[in-house]
Amino acid sequence: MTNHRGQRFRQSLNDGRSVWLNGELVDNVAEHPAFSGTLETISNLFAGLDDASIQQQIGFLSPKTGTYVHNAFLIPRTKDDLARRTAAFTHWAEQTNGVMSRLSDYARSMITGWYAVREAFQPFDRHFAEKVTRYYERARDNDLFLTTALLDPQINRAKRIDEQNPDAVLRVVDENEEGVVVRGAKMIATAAPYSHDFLVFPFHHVEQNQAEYAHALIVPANLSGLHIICRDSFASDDTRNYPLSSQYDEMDAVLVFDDVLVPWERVLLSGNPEAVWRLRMNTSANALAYHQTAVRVSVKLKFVTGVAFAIAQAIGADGFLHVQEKLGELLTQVETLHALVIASEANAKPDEFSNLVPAMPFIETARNLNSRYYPRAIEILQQIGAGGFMQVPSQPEAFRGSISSLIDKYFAGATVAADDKIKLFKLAWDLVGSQLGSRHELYERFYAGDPVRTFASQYVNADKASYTKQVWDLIR
Ligand SMILES: Cc1cc2nc3c(=O)[nH]c(=O)nc-3n(C[C@H](O)[C@H](O)[C@H](O)COP(=O)(O)OP(=O)(O)OC[C@H]3O[C@@H](n4cnc5c(N)ncnc54)[C@H](O)[C@@H]3O)c2cc1C
Repeated sequence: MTNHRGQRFRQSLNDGRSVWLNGELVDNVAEHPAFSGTLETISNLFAGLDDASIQQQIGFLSPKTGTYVHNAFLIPRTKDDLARRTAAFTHWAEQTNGVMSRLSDYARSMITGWYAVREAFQPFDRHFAEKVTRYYERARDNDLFLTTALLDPQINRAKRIDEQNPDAVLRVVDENEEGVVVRGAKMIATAAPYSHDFLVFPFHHVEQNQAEYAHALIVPANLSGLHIICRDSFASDDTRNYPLSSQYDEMDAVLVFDDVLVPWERVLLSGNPEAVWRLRMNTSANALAYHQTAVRVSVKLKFVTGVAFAIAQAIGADGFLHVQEKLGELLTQVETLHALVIASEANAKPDEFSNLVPAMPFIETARNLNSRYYPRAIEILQQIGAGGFMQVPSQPEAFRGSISSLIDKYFAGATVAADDKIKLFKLAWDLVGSQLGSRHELYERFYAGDPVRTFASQYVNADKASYTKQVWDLIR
C-alpha cells in the first residue's frame, strides 16, 4: 500500500529551508543520509492513520476533512477522550521504544491546548482566537510536524536581559504591514530540520518594560533569514550494529534568526510580557503537552528495563541478590511513572472552558522523577552488563568463516547463543554508550528544563500550608 502521508511529509520538506550540517547547506533534507532512517520511522508512524487496524486507536475523524487525524489534536472533554490521547501517545512511543521523544505530538498538544483556551487570550489580542483556530485546523488536517524552540543561546547565563548584548535574546527589531522582524537565536530545537513549524516563545519570564523580548510565534521553517544549524549527526546506516541510531536520531539544532520577517498570521502575541507569560504558564496547554511526555518516558523506561532483564538473564547474573535489587529498582521506576500517568488522568478536572485537564502535580512529579530515573536506569544497565559491553566483536557477521566456531563458543551467553547475545549487547550499547545513547541521557536530564529549577519550582508552587498545618496543629 502506498504511504501517501509519508510521501507528502517527505516531499513537503523540500521547501527552501536552510538546514546546515557539517558546514554545508543541505540540499534536500528528505534525501540526505543523516535523516533517512528517522524520516522513514516518522513516515511509517504517519501511515498508521490510514491503517484500518489502528487508525481508531491513534486518531479521530477531522470534522473538516472527514479523514483521520492524530489524537494529539483531540480536545479532551471526557475521561474517554483522555484515554484516547494516551492510547495514541503510547502507540507511537511503543513503535519507537520511547527513543523518539519529539514526534511532534508534544508541540501538537500545546497548539491544541492554546486552541482549547483561546478565548482567555482575546483580551490581550483580538485576533488571537481566529489565528490560533486557523493554525490548529491547518496543522491537524495536514499532519504538520511541529517542535518547540524556547531557550536563548547559552552565552552568559550570569547576565540579565538588560545586561546582555541585545541580540543574545530573541527580540522583535522591527514591524511592518506584513509582520514582525525578529533577530536572535534559539537553542535547542529537537527535530528542527524536518519540522514544518516552530513554536517560539520565551522560556523565562520577561519584565514588563522589555516588551521587544515578549512574543509567541509559530515560525515556518523555510522563512528567509532563518538558519537551522545542526549538531553532528548520530545516525548510522548500520542497522545491525546500531539498531537505535539507525532509526531514531532526531537531530537537535540551533535556530538563528537573521532578521526574519514572521507574517502577522503567525504572530499570536507580541510586545505584551504579561500575555506571553500567561500563555507560557497556561495550565491547560501545558498539562496536555506534558502529559504526552510522561506517557512517553514511562514507555521508554519499560524498554530500558526489558533490556536490563534480558542482559542479566543472558549472562546468568539475574540470580545475584544485588542484581535482582537493581532490576527491582528499575521496576519501581516503571510502575511509579505509569501510576503517575494514571493518577493524572484519574484526577483530571475541567478548566473554565470545560476541557478535561490532567492533574498537573502528578505530571510534574513524573517529569522531575524522570530526570533522575533515566540516568540511574542507564547506570544500572552499565553495572549489570559490565565488561560485556566490550566483549562484542566488530562486524560479527564477518566471522562466518574460519573462526566462527570460536565465536560461537566464547561469545555465547548463559541462556542465549553467540548471535543473539552479540545483538543484545549491540542494542544495549546504543542505549548506554553510543553517541545517540549519551545524547538521550542528556536529553532526559534536561528536556523538561533545568532539573534544579524544575524541582525547586515544584516546591515554590506547592500549597505549603497544607503540609505545615498538621505540624503546627500538633505542637502549638
Ligand atoms: C538533547 C536536548 C534536546 C532539547 N530539545 C529542546 C527542544 O526541542 N525544545 C526546547 O525548547 N528546548 C530543548 N532543549 C533545551 C532544554 O529546555 C534546556 O537544555 C534546559 O531548559 C536547560 O537550559 P540550558 O540548557 O540553557 O541550561 P543552562 O540554563 O545554561 O544551565 C547550565 C548550568 O547552569 C545552571 N544555571 C543556569 N542558570 C541558572 C539559574 N538562574 N539559577 C540556577 N542555576 C542556573 C544550571 O543549573 C546548569 O547547571 C533540549 C536540551 C537538550 C539537552
